Amino acid sequence: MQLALYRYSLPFRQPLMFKGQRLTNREGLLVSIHGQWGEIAPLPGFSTETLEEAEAESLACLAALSRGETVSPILPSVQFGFDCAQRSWPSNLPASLPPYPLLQGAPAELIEALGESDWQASPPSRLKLKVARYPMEQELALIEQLATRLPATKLILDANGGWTREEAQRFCERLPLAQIDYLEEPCTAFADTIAVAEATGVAIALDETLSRREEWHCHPQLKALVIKPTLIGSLSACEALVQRARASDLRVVISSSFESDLGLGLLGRLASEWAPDDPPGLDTGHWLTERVTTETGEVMTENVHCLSKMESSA
Ligand SMILES: O=C(O)CCC(=O)C1=CC=C[C@@H](O)[C@@H]1C(=O)O
Ligand SMILES: [Mg+2]
Repeated sequence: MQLALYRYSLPFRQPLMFKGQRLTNREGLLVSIHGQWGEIAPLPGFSTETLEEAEAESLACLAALSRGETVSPILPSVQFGFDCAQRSWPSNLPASLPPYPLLQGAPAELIEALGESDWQASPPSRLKLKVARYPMEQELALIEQLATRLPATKLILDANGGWTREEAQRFCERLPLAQIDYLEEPCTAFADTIAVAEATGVAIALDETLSRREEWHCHPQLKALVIKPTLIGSLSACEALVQRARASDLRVVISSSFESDLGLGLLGRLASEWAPDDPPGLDTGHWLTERVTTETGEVMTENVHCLSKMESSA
């Protein structure tokens, strides 16, 4: 039985910013355990581990598996990859719902693109927009355009903790609240996020709070948990969050960390299992110009670089 680790580097369609870091390529690892795949791709700016650290731990884990040992990786991205590659996946999962579209870019360019899109003819039920990146007036003008031109579409906003409590409050006071599905992480501290929700009436979702494993509690304006398995790590930790969400009547949105098409496929399967009724946050693949798998799901070994191949005695 074979164990293998591959590395990929896929160009972004245009450079993307991740918490102040400009990336031109998405780099990550693919692990294969007895023919089953997992993806290990720490996201700069969001993951606490580097790709080099993830690679070193992955190689050590594969060596342990080849000796017939069981492994318990520590780094979240490695936990996710090894868990996926060793999981007993349900065989009859339905396809996940199509992801809601993710808008990213300068407000003026997005307003222009909106005029050219066919969304007015067939509006998406939800649409996500990054905020707290450009001047507030420009972002509010874009939201007003979206709300007016797509009245049947609910908007998901994501501030990535980029505002102070006061800034978030000023922004949220001017939102067309009836059209806002929820706002992800307006402030870094959970207490500030809840204070903004209470002062303005905006509905909230948690994302980074979950991957940083910070304390949080339920609140009437907390609507959803955005679960990013690559950042949270083990599938059992993700499942515990899904259970907590179900018990508290919160929606679950399975979201990507800009993985390759292989990782997005795995996340789609988890989304159909854990959140069958909520469109997932997996509309990130179109930012990549290349794939690691064929349309039928085979890994294209010419698009990845083999780091290690081992035989397992088990
Ligand atoms: O959640 C989604 O709809 C797509 C993924 C996404 O928005 C993100 C992925 C990774 C980092 C950020 O850029 C962003 C987020 O914070 O949610
Ligand atoms: Mg987010």
